[in-house]
Amino acid sequence: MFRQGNTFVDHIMVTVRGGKGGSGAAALTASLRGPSSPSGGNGGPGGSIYLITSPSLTSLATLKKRVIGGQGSSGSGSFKHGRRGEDILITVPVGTIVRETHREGEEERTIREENEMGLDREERRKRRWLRWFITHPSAGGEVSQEEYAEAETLLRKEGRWVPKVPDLDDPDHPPIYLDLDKKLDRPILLATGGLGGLGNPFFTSPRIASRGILPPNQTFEFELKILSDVGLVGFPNSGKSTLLRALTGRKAEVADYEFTTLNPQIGVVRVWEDGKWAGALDLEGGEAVEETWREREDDEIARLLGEELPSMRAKAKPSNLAKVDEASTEVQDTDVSIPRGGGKGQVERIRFTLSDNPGLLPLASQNVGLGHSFLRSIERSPVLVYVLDLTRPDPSSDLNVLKNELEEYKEGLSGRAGIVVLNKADQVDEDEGRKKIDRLKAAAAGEGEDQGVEVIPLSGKYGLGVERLVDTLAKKVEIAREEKVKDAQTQEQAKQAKREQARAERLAAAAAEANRSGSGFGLRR
Ligand SMILES: Nc1nc2c(ncn2[C@@H]2O[C@H](COP(=O)(O)OP(=O)(O)OP(=O)(O)O)[C@@H](O)[C@H]2O)c(=O)[nH]1
Ligand SMILES: [Mg+2]
Repeated sequence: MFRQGNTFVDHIMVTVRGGKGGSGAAALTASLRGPSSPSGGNGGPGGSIYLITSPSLTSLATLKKRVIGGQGSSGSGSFKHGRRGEDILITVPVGTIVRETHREGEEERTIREENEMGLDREERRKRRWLRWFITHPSAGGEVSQEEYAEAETLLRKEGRWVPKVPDLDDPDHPPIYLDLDKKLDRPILLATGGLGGLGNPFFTSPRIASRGILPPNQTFEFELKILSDVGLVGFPNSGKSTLLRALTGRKAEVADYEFTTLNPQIGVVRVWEDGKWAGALDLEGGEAVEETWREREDDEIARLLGEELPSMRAKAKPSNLAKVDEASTEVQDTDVSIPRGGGKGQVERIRFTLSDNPGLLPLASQNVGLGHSFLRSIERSPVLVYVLDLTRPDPSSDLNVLKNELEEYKEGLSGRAGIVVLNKADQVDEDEGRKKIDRLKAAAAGEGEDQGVEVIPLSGKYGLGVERLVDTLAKKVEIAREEKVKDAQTQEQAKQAKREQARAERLAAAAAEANRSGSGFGLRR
């Protein structure tokens, strides 16, 4: 379901246009007695463009850059109206934001071009009529200026003379902005198809019918924000993917080089009442989360030899684990084993999603490395976890760099991370580990808003100390969800208050009006 590889797209510009309406017909029905009478049908309207969400999509890769609604078909004789053009449905993942960035009517574009060509008023008028009207093939001779002018007046009266397409800065027609953070129950209209043209019966002159309307071009920016409860933030190679696998069992790409993860990955963590959690990877204590490529290679060789798959076999526990566990007061005894949840009769406490992200580099906020795409995807996770590599010389300065990057990208974002994971604790010896941990704790506890930051040393690879992380995450996610509900309630209350206020004002105004007019009956609800 969650794709790996290069098919992930989280940002794309799409130009959209509703289908053009079909032309009306300028048809005549011959009559034996009198002159022939106009009988042209109207053109069909153009197709519209709709938007729908799909929960199974996780990328914008399927979107086309240009989407045009189907053209309505033309009307024809004997009052036959044209068919409606085909509607187009754009399917996007939940979590997509859609912003209108450009809007231009076809008519405006033509007018602009004509201005550039330096055509005079009269010429432009003639060209416009040719654009707008069709004439009966047997009309014989040119349609007169008067006929055209009259037809134009009629269309204007009907409101069918394409009104000026409003600018994006027109306050009455602000740019479309959609935040699709929930599944849509029904499609949303993004762009309407053009009206069909009118047949000649509508016009005074039987020789004239109007063409269908060509709707404006609209450009939309589509941006996918991955919706996950928890986002992992760290430098490349700090072990984020390893941690995702340990918590969710998801086979995220893990390897000993930087930028292994190019796309955000999401896994589900299910936590039971007794603190155990379910990850499909049933690691025994000290069993390693291995590097994917090697695992695959080994499996491939084993398969060729007809052996048991190495990835299924338990791996040896490294000898220096005991030291680390002592080095950190948080990590329990050496006999730590990854609890496997999901036993029969177990009650699920919480289920949340965790996203692994591409490694962050200094200057990511200026779009260096995988910069912005990464920051965009973490922006929406209410809980963030800094993943630091304890084997690096100074994890506390690494933490500061990470924080600065988040803050540069969006103010206040760095404060969202209430958890600092010190990974690869199995690799450092006791003294070194303790020193780094203490320094980090001091640094993390220092600033006011960072109060309550939890520092958790662990080994994602060997599943040590992970239990405490799961518990902390579960608590933070619970709190974040409660706050979200509260926020929604506050917003709803504010809206309600506003509605009541508006109603009171309306009533007061009506009462004042009634007083003025001296009638007691003017008061209406
Ligand atoms: N010893 C030890 N190695 C670890 C631990 N966690 C991860 N590693 C190793 O560190 C390397 C990088 O791990 P990844 O999980 O791919 O790191 P990442 O942060 O996802 O890296 P990018 O995707 O490149 O940003 C791999 O070789 C892992 O096996 C750990 O707790 N202990
Ligand atoms: Mg990774």
